[in-house]
Amino acid sequence: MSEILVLVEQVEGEVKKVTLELLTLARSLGTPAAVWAGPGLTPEAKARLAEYGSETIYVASSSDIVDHVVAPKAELLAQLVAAKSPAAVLVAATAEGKEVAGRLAVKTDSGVITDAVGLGEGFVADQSIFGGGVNVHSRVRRGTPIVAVRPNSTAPEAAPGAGAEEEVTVALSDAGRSARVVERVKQEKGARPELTEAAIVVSGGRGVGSAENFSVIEGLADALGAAVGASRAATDAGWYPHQFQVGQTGKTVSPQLYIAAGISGAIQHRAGMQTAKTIVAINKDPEAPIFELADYGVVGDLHQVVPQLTEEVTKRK
Ligand SMILES: Cc1cc2nc3c(=O)[nH]c(=O)nc-3n(C[C@H](O)[C@H](O)[C@H](O)COP(=O)(O)OP(=O)(O)OC[C@H]3O[C@@H](n4cnc5c(N)ncnc54)[C@H](O)[C@@H]3O)c2cc1C
Repeated sequence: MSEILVLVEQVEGEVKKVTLELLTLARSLGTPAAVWAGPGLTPEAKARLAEYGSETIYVASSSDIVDHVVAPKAELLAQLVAAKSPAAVLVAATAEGKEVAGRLAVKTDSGVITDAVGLGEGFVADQSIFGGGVNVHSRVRRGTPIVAVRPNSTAPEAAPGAGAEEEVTVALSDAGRSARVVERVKQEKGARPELTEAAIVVSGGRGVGSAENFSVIEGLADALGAAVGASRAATDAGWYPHQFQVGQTGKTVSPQLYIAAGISGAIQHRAGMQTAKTIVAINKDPEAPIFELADYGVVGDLHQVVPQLTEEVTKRK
């Protein structure tokens, strides 16, 4: 079966969950080959990539790769596409992943699909567009299919591969060196998972009522090991930081479970969450549009419903 290249997302040598998802997806369509572009491949990362089916791990760790942003990854992948003729290239639909995908498409004269939420036979990708109002199935018809897949689109499943390491030397162009990393500052990380990657997201909206009341949302999120999100009404009111806004002008999330508490379900909010696998809405208005989208709904005051839910979840753990 043809090789499918998967660009690895990693933080300080730790492989991110989205990469394991992409490897699982690649395995269903061909032979997964991981592409590691960063400081030396750690034994733990190598083991993890092999555990999830990487037959080959292409490793590019030169300072050219490590010290320059985005462009070298696209050049590395373009070089591998020319040398290995893979059946497809998969990247995570993160801000960086999508930029790499776009640059790679230009370099290889190929088609690119971004924000896919599924990928099937013949590399037909599923996308949810126009604020989630339309589902599209699309296929690249030119060059090597390049697909940026959203985190949480597939459940990662281990199935060991050979994990054979192969060093790759990249002949980086001058343009590829034009933006250099001058400093790396470690982001303060809370105990909660990153919003766009979390398997469960609990979001609060205007119905939460105040910044202090967001502790109710955080309590449920912590009981479930979830990330916290917020509607724009809540972030604009200053109740929760803007970086946690979900929606058209915020983050796009595609978790296994999305719990919307005190959120009406405006189209701009839906745009950021409606590809979630299961949606639960808690709203005191039975006519709230969010119920049209929800798999499960509770009509009630979130200040009563959410603490009870948190208590029940905690009890059962
Ligand atoms: C260009 C543009 C971009 C936008 N981008 C975004 C975006 O990225 N993300 C986003 O979210 N919005 C975005 N919006 C705003 C969007 O249109 C809505 O105004 C916003 O999503 C409303 O947030 P909300 O549901 O929290 O508030 P509301 O619409 O006011 O809904 C509050 C809900 O809470 C319920 N409620 C009230 N009290 C309780 C209670 N005690 N218990 C249970 N339920 C209760 C109410 O019944 C109501 O349904 C954008 C708008 C525009 C024009």
